[in-house]
Amino acid sequence: MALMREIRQVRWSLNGYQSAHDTRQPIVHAIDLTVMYESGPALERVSFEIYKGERVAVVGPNGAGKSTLFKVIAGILQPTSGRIEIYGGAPGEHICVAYVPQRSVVDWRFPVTVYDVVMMGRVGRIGLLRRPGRDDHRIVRQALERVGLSDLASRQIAQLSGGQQQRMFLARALAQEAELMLLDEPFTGLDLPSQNELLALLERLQGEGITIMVSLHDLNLAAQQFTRLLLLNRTLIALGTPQDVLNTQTLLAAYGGHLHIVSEPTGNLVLGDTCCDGGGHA
Ligand SMILES: Nc1ncnc2c1ncn2[C@@H]1O[C@H](COP(=O)(O)OP(=O)(O)OP(=O)(O)O)[C@@H](O)[C@H]1O
Repeated sequence: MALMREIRQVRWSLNGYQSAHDTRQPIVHAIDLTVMYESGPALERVSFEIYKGERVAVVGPNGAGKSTLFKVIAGILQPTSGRIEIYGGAPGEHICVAYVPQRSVVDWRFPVTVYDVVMMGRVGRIGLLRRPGRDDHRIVRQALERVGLSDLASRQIAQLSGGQQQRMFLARALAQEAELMLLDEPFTGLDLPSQNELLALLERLQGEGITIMVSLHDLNLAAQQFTRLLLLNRTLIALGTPQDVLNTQTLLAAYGGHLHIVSEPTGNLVLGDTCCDGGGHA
């Protein structure tokens, strides 16, 4: 009897697991999401769906709510109303979601090594009070190898370049075994080779089935390197392919006068975001 009960239970949880990972079910489903800070609304009635394996750029002017959106998806911040479902459940319920903050909000003088930071990705699995086991060390070494940082494992984080800092955070997300990665402005301050290195790495991770959402300001980069764009300015302005999203109407709705739009003879739009002076909503 007990054995039958156990078999039924295992079968039930397997069914639960399969339906939670149904490819037709969105990995991220935002439903009427509103976030109010004391200063006012950062997000208002935002709804959208993102599917497994997508690489989505979240774009919009300063203060559009991009970081706020990532924090809600990661479960760090509770929405004022509406909700986020990750495979139909609460953030963290079915899969691990990794949030990589902007590099500017990290105290890089903190005396830790690259290895230590990547090991922090294991804390959710091993708990704060237990020591990492052999498997945890193996996973951390593999994560460092996948981002090409094995040689810098014992280096202090203060001694990394911008591109290396970003790859270290990706290694931490890999050590977390995250299936959804939210990267907040990872390209800011990177030179072109580092940008390209990071793009190649994101493409590889996407090829492995990891879903990636990246916030960024460079609309040309977003259009060239991402399959779908989510254009935000407190409300959702548009979501779709770069061709669908980047048109004069949507860009004016998001950026107002903070954007140079030049129409080339080819019909392409050349975009320049002049918003990075702390401007606000259109
Ligand atoms: N903790 C907070 N308390 C109060 N207001 C906040 C807080 N965090 C963000 N805001 C405000 O909410 C709005 C959205 O901020 P958010 O950082 O999400 O935008 P963003 O699109 O990521 O901006 P940026 O591109 O400049 O990083 C802004 O007006 C910001 O000032």
